[in-house]
Formats: sequence, structure tokens, C-alpha cells
Amino acid sequence: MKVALGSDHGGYELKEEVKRYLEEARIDYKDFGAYSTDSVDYPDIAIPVAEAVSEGKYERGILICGTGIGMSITANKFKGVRAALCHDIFSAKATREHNDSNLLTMGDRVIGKQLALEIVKVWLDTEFHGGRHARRINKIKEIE
Ligand SMILES: O=C(CO)[C@H](O)[C@H](O)[C@H](O)COP(=O)(O)O
Repeated sequence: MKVALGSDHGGYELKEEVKRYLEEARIDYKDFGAYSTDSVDYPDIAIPVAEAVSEGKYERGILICGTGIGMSITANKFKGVRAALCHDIFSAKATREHNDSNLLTMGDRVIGKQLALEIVKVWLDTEFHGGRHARRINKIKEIE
């Protein structure tokens, strides 16, 4: 699995932790920035990451800002991107099983590092359940 990873300045510290986790787990990823805590506009990072997922260059994306909201709003503008803002384990698991979400967003100013890394692990490891959920996703695809 290839993961496109990005953050703005508000999510930089957590992105670096997620990078360390992906490296330890031997999961292939590309860091699309930010590369420091210098202020950057979240769409400037969300757009290339969501585009890469939309075009199928990366199977999954992870975007982190202060709240995860700006990243989620931006990423969900892209065809085929199903971005899910998750700050708990239940939602992270459910959004994979039910929504086949291909992009995870989180807020570094909202949750702690340990919970965030557990969310990343569950979200990456959980399979889509298909069935009735696929029918619902197809209805979303029809309006894209
Ligand atoms: O996009 C956001 C809110 O939806 C993010 O939390 C940003 O990180 C935040 O808006 C950045 O705020 P700052 O005051 O410029 O650090």
C-alpha cells in the first residue's frame, strides 16, 4: 500500500510522528509537506495529496491540520476521494468498513499523539465490508 501524507503547520508535529509509525510498519509513503512549522495554507498541501489519491497514484492519503476540518473539506472536492475526519477508534474502523474511505484527516490540536497513531493503524488495517455499503458508495459516485 502507498500512502500520500501531508499537513499544514498546525499538523506538522503529528505528521512527523505518523511518518515514524509508517517507517516502523514498513509502509510505503510520500511526504507532501509541510516540511516545517512555518505557516502554510492547508489547501496548498491538501490539493496535491487528494489529487494523487484521486488519480490512483496512491491508494490512501493522510492529511493533518489543526482540526482536520480544512483538510477534509478540501480533499472531499476531488473525484473518488472519500476523506474521513476521525478522532476516535470506532469511527476510524467504521469509516473503512462502511465508507471505504481512502483519505484520513486528523487535527493535531484536537487529539494526542498516542490516540492518533492508534487511529492511523486501525484505519490502515481495516478492510471495506462491501455489500450494502458498496451500493451506497455507488450512489455517491453517481453525483461526482
Ligand atoms: O484548516 C484548519 C481548520 O479547519 C486547520 O486547523 C488549520 O491548521 C488552522 O486553520 C491554521 O490556523 P492558524 O491560526 O493559521 O495556525
